[in-house]
Amino acid sequence: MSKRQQVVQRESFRSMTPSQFFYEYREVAGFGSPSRALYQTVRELVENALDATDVHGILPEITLIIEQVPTHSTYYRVTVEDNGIGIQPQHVPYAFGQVLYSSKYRLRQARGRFGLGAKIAILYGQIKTGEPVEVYTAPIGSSRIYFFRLKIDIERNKPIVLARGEYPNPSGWHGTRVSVVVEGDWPRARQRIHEYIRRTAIAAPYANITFIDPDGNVTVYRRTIQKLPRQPHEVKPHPHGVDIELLKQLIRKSNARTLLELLVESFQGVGRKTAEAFLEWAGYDKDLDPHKLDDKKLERLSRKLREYPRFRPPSADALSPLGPEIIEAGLKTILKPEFVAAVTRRPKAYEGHPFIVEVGIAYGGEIPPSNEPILLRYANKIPLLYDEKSDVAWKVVDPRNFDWRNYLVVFPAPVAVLTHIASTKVPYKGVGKESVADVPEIEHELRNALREAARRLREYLLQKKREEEAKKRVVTFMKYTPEVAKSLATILKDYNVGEKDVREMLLSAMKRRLKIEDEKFARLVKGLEVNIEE
Ligand SMILES: Nc1ncnc2c1ncn2[C@@H]1O[C@H](COP(=O)(O)OP(=O)(O)OP(=O)(O)O)[C@@H](O)[C@H]1O
Repeated sequence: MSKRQQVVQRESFRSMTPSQFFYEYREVAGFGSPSRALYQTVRELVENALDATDVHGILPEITLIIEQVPTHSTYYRVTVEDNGIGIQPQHVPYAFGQVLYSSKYRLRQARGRFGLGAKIAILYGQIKTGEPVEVYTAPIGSSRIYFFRLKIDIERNKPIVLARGEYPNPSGWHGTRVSVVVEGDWPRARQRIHEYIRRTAIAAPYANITFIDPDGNVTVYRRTIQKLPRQPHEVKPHPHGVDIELLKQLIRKSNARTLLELLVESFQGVGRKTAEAFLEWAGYDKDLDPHKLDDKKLERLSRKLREYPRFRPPSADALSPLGPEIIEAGLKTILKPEFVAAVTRRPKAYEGHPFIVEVGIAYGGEIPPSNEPILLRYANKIPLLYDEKSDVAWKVVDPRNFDWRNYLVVFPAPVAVLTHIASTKVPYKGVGKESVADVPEIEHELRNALREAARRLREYLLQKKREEEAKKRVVTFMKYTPEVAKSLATILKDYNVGEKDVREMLLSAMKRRLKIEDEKFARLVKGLEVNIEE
């Protein structure tokens, strides 16, 4: 053996903090290019602003300003202000300066989930432009407004507070104003960002949203409905969603001395009776001390919990669907269609996670005809713009999979479909939250919701067709009426019947025959040049 071969090959190892990881792989969070990064920054800040308002029962007032930094043509300051619940000052440095720090790691529907978004925008801004984030915030009822200027210590994943301040708050303002400077490409991101805000407004017609862009355009989406989606409430985990780690955490947190107590205390929808029935079914002693279970036993317990078929379905209390009224209002206001219908399905679950699917259809009016449906995808009220074709919602509405002709829609057609998946765990394909995986339960619900909404569209189109036919008949009738009336009046002149009388007789005969009441008749002849009174 040569001396060379004898040398032991040593790999060198090191660990990474979450901020180092996202510094190196920022594209997985949607920060791959300047145009995408600008779009993603807007998204993360606007979604936080909405989470701080509607989730807490506040009608949102959101202002987004994107300005070009005068000294650098590719640097943009993105500022988002909301009238939300604000942030307690002691949490601000971590909320904006420590990757994986969040108030949303709980079983309650929110747009945010990972504890990443704002931080990746700040981190991206800091490494590209060197600028820190600036935050002004006032929690509800606070007599002070708090100010922070900070950066992220990427190696240690810790905030570096550069400045902080406090100001009196005489007007009682509450909310947050966040401002970051990022490298961006406005000309390339322009269309997407405007579209993102427009779609946000569709799903939030209860919000006032003002957007001032770098070209100086001011776009205002005014609130058209005062109703907020129902507020989500935090719930305990469902037994079908457990694994060994979750069981360990629940046991660690609990003072329960028996398995029976643990189940009743830690899981949703499990009372004493259900817990006893489960323990008997799974062959456990109900007095077993859960703290004594080793990994092997926990593996069996978690499996049995997932398999037991008689637990109540997961609670939908944690969910906040939009509801048909809000969906219809949003579609009507922004798309200005001639017809809308929206469906909110009953709650269902996959792997112990509750979800609700909603579908809205808008047709005609100002919607331009296209060869396939215009798809507006939402997950937990977030508009999803990228990766449409790999999303489960596209799979469902795709004319190759859904027979639109059954519903009287023949492409090219002016039809838009809104899909919304509300869940405590949306199965996103990545942390950039752009597309949803095809979980069979979700796909099934989407298809049923689409069918239900499309049936309503079919009824409308049928009715419209009938009216068009009736209108054609009325037009033909009206065309010949004057001439016929004139001839008949000549024949009937000895009976003192004038032309106008004959016209009225003919008209009421036609209405009877075609079964058209006065109101409908007025609608049919509206805009026609014929006038029966002439
Ligand atoms: N405008 C705001 N108003 C109130 N709290 C906010 C606001 N912006 C951020 N926060 C707080 O900061 C935390 C971190 O925000 P961040 O965007 O980093 O992650 P997230 O929203 O929790 O999750 P995700 O990465 O999925 O967006 C939030 O959980 C929230 O508590």
